[in-house]
Amino acid sequence: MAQLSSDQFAFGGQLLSIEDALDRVAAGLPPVAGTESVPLLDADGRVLAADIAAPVSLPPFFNSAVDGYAVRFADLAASGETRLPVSGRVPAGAAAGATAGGVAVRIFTGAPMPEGCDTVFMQEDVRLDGETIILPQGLSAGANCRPAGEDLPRGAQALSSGRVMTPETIALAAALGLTHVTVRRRVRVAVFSTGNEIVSPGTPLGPAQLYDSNRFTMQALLRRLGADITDLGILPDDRAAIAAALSAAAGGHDLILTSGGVSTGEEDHVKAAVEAVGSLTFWRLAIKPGRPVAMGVIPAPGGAEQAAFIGLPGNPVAVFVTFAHVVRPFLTVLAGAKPERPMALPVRAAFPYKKKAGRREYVRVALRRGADGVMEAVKHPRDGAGVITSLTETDGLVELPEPVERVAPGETVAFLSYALLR
Ligand SMILES: Nc1nc2c(c(=O)[nH]1)N[C@H]1C(S)=C(S)[C@@H](COP(=O)(O)OP(=O)(O)OC[C@H]3O[C@@H](n4cnc5c(N)ncnc54)[C@H](O)[C@@H]3O)O[C@H]1N2
Ligand code: MOO
Repeated sequence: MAQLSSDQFAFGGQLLSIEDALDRVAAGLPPVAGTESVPLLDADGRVLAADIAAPVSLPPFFNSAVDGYAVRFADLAASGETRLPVSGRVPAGAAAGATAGGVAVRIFTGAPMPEGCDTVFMQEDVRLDGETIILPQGLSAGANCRPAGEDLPRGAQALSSGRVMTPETIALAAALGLTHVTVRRRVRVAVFSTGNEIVSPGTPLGPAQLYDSNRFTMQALLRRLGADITDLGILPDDRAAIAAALSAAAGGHDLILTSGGVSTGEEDHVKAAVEAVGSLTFWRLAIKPGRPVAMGVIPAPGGAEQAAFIGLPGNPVAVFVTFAHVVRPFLTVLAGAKPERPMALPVRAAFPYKKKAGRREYVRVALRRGADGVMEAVKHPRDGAGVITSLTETDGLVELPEPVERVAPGETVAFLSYALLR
């Protein structure tokens, strides 16, 4: 399980910047240790546990990139057209043969280059005159063919440990002939919602109750990150019950993730519960929405294992935003991958905005093309941290750095698509 020290998060009562929080996490958090070999298709989203060197060259042999005629460049006239007799035909998958030069060989895309040939004319660019081909001038040596190993030579590093497998990296591994790759085991995450007012979808809704959306948000996001999830349901606003459940969940999990109950009210018991059974090390981040985010370490009964703890605030939009900016990078490190900041794109703000300096704010926006064709961001009309439709009706978040106090329409702002955050 995660070997976190409580000092790792130690911080006074001030707001902690997201970068400082993540630096602390990245500095002291060892990735999960176990590895397994998985079939290539099952590797999507998993983290490579070892470097992969190319066992074969890619492409494995010198071949034509087009359907056409293979020639020896030295046979081409220095100026004007060249006439060569056509001799031989090499379809893909056939043996290449060799020429002594002075001929053009009919060849097809992916077919091996005949020994002695080094250049290919596309069939659209030539004229046939009986058994003779007329080649235009101007093609450069080596045109339209692919040398062995031009993509990756045998023995070169193809993928490095820590790389998250994707359809692109799966394509590369398959092209190298691999059937399996070695990946780190999945991060085991226990998920709770908290709150006396929260009930699971599928149960009747009583007065003053609402359906649990956060446990679904968290799990849907965790699934995309390849976590092994245990859904532990909803905990009441009761310190002893929360403490007991957290302690029990610490065995067999790397991370315990909760929502709700981390704010300052006397009905917010998560913080105290963590302190009762483990250590709570920082809990206020300079981020909006989502300032109350608790982190800590919870030992399992017996003390041999421990789990990291992250308590997200209860408001559904805060859950989404803090997951993206805190849980996601944390899980990335725990899973053995390199944390990467999602790349924000510049867009034009189509809204005015005021904020307090000192916190990083994320504004929910929809994108549209302005009259001049430039992409612009339109702020959702409702910005309450509980308004879930403000997420479903927008495309992403505009990130306003800590020092910013106002945004005027027309200014360039940093846009983070939801696609990058989940
Ligand atoms: N006096 C203060 N009050 C609040 C502060 C503050 O600093 N001082 N912070 C506000 C902010 S910001 C947020 S965010 C919330 C976070 O508080 P908690 O983490 O303690 O969250 P709860 O009070 O439990 O719930 C907040 C809100 O979210 C709803 N909720 C909770 N869980 C779920 C769930 N699983 N699915 C759907 N909705 C959920 C809950 O009913 C509340 O409406 O505190 C502010 N208050
Ligand atoms: O975390 Mo609260 O949602 O900032 O509004």
